Amino acid sequence: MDSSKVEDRTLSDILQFIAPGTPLREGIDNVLRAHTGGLIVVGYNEKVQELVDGGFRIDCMFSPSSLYELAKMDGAIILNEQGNKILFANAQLAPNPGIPSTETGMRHRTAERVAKQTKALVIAISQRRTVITLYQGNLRYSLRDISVILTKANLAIQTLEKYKIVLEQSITNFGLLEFEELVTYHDLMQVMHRFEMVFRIKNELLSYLSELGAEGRLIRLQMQEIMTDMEIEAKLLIKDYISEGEKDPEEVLVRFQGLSKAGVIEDGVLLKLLGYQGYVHLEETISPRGYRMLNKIPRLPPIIIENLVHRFKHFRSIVSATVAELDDVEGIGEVRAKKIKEGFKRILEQLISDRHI
Ligand SMILES: Nc1ncnc2c1ncn2[C@@H]1O[C@H](COP(=O)(O)OP(=O)(O)OP(=O)(O)O)[C@@H](O)[C@H]1O
Repeated sequence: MDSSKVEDRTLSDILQFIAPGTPLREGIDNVLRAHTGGLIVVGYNEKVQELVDGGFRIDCMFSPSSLYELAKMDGAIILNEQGNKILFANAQLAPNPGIPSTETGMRHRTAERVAKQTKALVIAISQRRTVITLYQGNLRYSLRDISVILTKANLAIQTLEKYKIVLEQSITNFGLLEFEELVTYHDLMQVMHRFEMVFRIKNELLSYLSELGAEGRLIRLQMQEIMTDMEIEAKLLIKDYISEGEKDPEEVLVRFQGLSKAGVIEDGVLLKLLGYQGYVHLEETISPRGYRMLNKIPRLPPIIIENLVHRFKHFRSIVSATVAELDDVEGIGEVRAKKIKEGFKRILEQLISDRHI
């Protein structure tokens, strides 16, 4: 972590910094189990220096066992910014008592005040209650039991799988509409909302994963396996429907996933995201460029897909083009032109058999 940007640490950065699998977390967990309690300040900036009174200068490399041993003493342990060195132990901290604190015990009050006053990350390990509380600036976060988060993450994976099925059905029906040239903005919005649901669960999973650290390895793999295809489909959908202009579909996808962190996204916001300004009649039809369907044809190089879209502009024109017209496109000979026609036929047959009524 960049030591010059302490205040910029987000909760997710902090959670990753002390996630299971890190030496710091191993040390904290040891202190928690030993019921000695602990008060740890990460970073020895000028403001922290002003508050430290007494204690021993240690200056040794961080190790989980030394943290555990030093926590047996009263007072606070001070680490460097990176958390890989123990600088002081048995330090008394004297933050401004006028800083408001909602905590009752002295350890936690001190932790909250030091965090507010110095912006350093302060970790309080309770002696009586097995709770680890993090403070930084005005942020306060109690770590949850790993088994509770694992259960929640597993439930989220199951939900993601269910949503993926619903999304796939919706994409199949949408594909048929594309072949029939019947897609309306309303249909496009419906598919985008299904993607939104999937992204929402993904965002929830990501927040669990930053807290789970190494313990979340398998869940991360499962999530990636489920999401990879979906993200490719979403990017191609955006490429198909993004309004004319300079916008980068990749960037739109990132923004789309970011928007899914907040509440429900209105149609108007989604349309704006795709570059449509002003009033859009949702029942009006809209034609895709064809990237998504062309990508389903085996062994069709990206450059050929670009040439096709560039020449015909719309999917419907590519589908209705004759072999001779396709043959005329750069990089396409008669054999490939026939393969493209054959490819569309097969995709359509597949869509009809998978159609969800
Ligand atoms: N200003 C301080 N500087 C350094 N350490 C402190 C300070 N205040 C409290 N502590 C540490 O906290 C310990 C106990 O405090 P207290 O029991 O009041 O805290 P608490 O917030 O109720 O926490 P716990 O849940 O662990 O009991 C002290 O023995 C000391 O090690």
